[in-house]
Amino acid sequence: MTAVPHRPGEGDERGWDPADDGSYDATARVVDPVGDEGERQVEAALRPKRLEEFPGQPRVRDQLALVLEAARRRGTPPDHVLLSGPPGLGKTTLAMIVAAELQQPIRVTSGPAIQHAGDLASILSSLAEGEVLFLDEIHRMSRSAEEMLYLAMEDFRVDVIVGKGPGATAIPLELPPFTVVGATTRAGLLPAPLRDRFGFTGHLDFYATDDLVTILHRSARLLGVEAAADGIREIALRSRGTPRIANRLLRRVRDWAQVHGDGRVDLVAARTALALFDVDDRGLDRLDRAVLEALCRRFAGGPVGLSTLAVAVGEETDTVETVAEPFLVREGLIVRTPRGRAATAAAFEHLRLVPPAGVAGQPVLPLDDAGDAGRFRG
Ligand SMILES: Nc1ncnc2c1ncn2[C@@H]1O[C@H](COP(=O)(O)OP(=O)(O)OP(=O)(O)O)[C@@H](O)[C@H]1O
Repeated sequence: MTAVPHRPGEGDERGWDPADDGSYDATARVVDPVGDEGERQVEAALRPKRLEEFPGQPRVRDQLALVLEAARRRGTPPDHVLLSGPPGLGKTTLAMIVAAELQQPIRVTSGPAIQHAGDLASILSSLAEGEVLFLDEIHRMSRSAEEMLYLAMEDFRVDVIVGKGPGATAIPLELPPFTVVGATTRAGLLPAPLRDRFGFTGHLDFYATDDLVTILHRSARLLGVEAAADGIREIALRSRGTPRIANRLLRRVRDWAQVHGDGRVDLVAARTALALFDVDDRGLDRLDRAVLEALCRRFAGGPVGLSTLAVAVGEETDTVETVAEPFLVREGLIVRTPRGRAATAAAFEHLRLVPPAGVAGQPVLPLDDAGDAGRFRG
């Protein structure tokens, strides 16, 4: 049996490139944790506005509540806040909440938008006292902007350079106290001096199913969709621990229920709609399953080198490594070994196959940070 799942021309909603070249369009996956432009508005409508309505992440939430309340009582801006964690877990939402709790306006920008120190200087010099500056993807700021930011965060001052060459002079400009909320998916890429300027760091983890259930019930209410508990739980189980994916799957199930059902999100609607979108009962999509199928069927569980595996599923090595592998490793379905990727007994079980002898004993290596990807590349 071939593990290559190409079915070109099936339309982008299924995660496949309609351009008919048979390649997998990772950005069009219904289980993509990274949001796209078109989702912004609906996402904004679904964001919790206050800390008390923010389900999940109990540690970060309680710690943040304390930091903000103490600042409120002192009447000073809180320490700068760094939020790290994978995409779609609520970093932007929490940044908005910080501003709302402090009853302060929020200025939103991102690392890639600040390529020159001058870009940052103009933002910083226009901040009002107490204002929150949200810097998304802060690890992608230019080095010169980073250096300006250290000083601004620590001393509330920027040095404006006037003139050029040997005659250039730095004129210090005092800033009113403000709060930076930085967000990053790659905390490890932040230079230590920048990381050290954040008095509070919160790391967001994948959500438990019960928290996703709470989030989904709230989203269904806001979308005006009637939802049964079994339908909501089914969606939560397939959402890969990520609220953004949960909300997206809910919208697809709602679509199905409106077109083919009675408009109600229940178990039948959830199962049928998510089967249509190729999201299985554990949240794996077609690419994920193709990788597992290849590993288990063609290579008897492996280990097999990443590039060989990629050829077997007809994908770029990078797509397999960055799109499919992190979730499969996190789920304990595949492991990285020094000799390549190997399927675990759980992978065989998921595909309803009998594992060959010895598979259950595969060493389970810890999930590497994305920055470590490729260490065991075959
Ligand atoms: N705890 C939560 N409760 C309810 N909804 C949530 C929660 N966390 C995230 N969401 C929802 O998930 C979507 C994505 O959240 P958000 O934009 O805050 O994620 P993010 O971590 O900033 O993602 P990225 O790293 O891609 O910017 C939003 O619609 C938001 O409403």
